[in-house]
Amino acid sequence: MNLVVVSNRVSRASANEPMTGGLAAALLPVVEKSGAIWVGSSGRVRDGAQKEPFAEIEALGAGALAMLDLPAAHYGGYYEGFANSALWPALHSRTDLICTSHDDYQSYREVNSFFARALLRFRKPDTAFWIQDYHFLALGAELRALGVTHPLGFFLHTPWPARDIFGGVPHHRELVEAMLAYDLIGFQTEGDRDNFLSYVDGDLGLDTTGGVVMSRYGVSRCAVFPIGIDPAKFAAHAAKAASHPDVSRLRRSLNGEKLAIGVDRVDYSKGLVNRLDAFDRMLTRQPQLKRSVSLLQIATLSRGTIEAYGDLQNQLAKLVSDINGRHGEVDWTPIRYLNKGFSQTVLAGLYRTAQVGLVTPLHDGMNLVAKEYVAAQNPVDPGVLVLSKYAGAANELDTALLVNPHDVDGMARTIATALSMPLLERRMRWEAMMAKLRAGTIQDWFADFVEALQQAHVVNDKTPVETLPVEPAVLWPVQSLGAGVGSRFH
Ligand SMILES: O=P(O)(O)OC[C@H]1O[C@H](O[C@H]2O[C@H](CO)[C@@H](O)[C@H](O)[C@H]2O)[C@H](O)[C@@H](O)[C@@H]1O
Ligand SMILES: O=c1ccn([C@@H]2O[C@H](COP(=O)(O)OP(=O)(O)O)[C@@H](O)[C@H]2O)c(=O)[nH]1
Repeated sequence: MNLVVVSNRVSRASANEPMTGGLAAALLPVVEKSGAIWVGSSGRVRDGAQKEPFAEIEALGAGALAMLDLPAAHYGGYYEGFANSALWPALHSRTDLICTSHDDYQSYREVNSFFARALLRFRKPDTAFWIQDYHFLALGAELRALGVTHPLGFFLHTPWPARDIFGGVPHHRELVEAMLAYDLIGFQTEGDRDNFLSYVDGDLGLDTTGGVVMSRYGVSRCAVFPIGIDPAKFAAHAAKAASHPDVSRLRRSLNGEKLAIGVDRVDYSKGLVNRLDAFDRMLTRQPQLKRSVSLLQIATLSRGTIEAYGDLQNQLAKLVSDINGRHGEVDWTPIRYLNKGFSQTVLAGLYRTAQVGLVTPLHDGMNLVAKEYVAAQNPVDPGVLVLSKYAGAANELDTALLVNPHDVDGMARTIATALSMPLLERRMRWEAMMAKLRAGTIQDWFADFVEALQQAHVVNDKTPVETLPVEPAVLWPVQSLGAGVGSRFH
């Protein structure tokens, strides 16, 4: 099979450069190895009609990386507008932050259609297209409209919200109808899949028994594929990184003091304000902890041209300065707040230096930082993960200290508990989490999805729409299919 993977953001970063976001970070090593063609945005725009849509096509491992310059007239409306000011807030249950226009929607559809036309050049008889994320909900339908009958898979990296929340997105119905052009629709968690099916059932009136939906496009299967990491790679990076100047300087600067670490894009979904408030509250309620613990918050700037993101950057800078001003001493600063990125090799060393990992999003599709923090720990003296119950990762990492990110007092108490947790309990919790990470790696995620996509399309091919029986679960017993594909597949 010839696999074409499509995502808005692509990466060719080496292990020595920072990654922008979990999608590109996760895909790079597996796409590189698979020999797939990875198609995405170059991050640049072009005016007017393009004769040659790809700015660059270059080798990537055993395959290729193809980057498109997007139409200048539509890029802003597509990326900053509809994708990140309508879909992103709604998918993270923040419909109050939706700020979009009909023009944005038109641009979103134009860019989906532009990608579809560009993808035709990669179509071979045995090609399968695997489309990533909310930027391309309608790309499958655009490909079908161009006559593409190949397997089409889609994976959503973000949460899918409750039915009435998605109903707050302008053109929500058209978008979900378009999604049914995909043979396979993958989600991070069962909750996300169930929310999607509840929309399809309630708003579109389609049968969703067994996670299978029949529409004018044929059959779409909805399933769960929690994205993973390569835990062995992070463990190896962490063991080696101690000698890296950034890591050794951090260690020296701590003078025996404990460290809590947070690593996030500056995004309202990440719960950074509540996290800083919780750290502040802990120092206020338990002043004896001053000088015995500090917080390193790596906060990489993201989507800064969008007002909600710019406002958050300002709010966070002010909050950090306020907390440091109140609790700091001439020779002690409670929060080190850095708006810059680090390579994953250095990050692994920073994770390992910290006795507590703080991952407290209000909503998050998965959150790979949570998994990376665990994988980077020293097995004989592991740190403690404090994890929001609203991160997709909490489904697997259920022996972390789970918190409600809206309960600032509760988080303050939990951070203090993490700091004083006995070694035996830390080891037991960590070993249970490592077992989960080893059982669902990024390589497994990739292989499971591709295998399921092939199976889903076989069923679609063999089953013309008019001959489908009324009960799709009879046609397609999901449990037995799942058993054949692997235990992570549900
Ligand atoms: O490309 P950007 O606009 O700079 O944003 C970065 C990425 O953010 C989101 O990442 C998601 O994917 C991760 C991996 O599955 C997951 O762990 C995390 O919870 C998600 O937020 C977004 O979905 C990507 O498309 C962006 O590239
Ligand atoms: O300085 C940094 C900060 C983050 N990351 C990577 O960015 C990804 C963030 O993914 P996550 O799923 O946690 O969140 P997202 O940003 O995708 O919402 C992780 O793989 C991190 O290792 C990085 O390489 N350097």
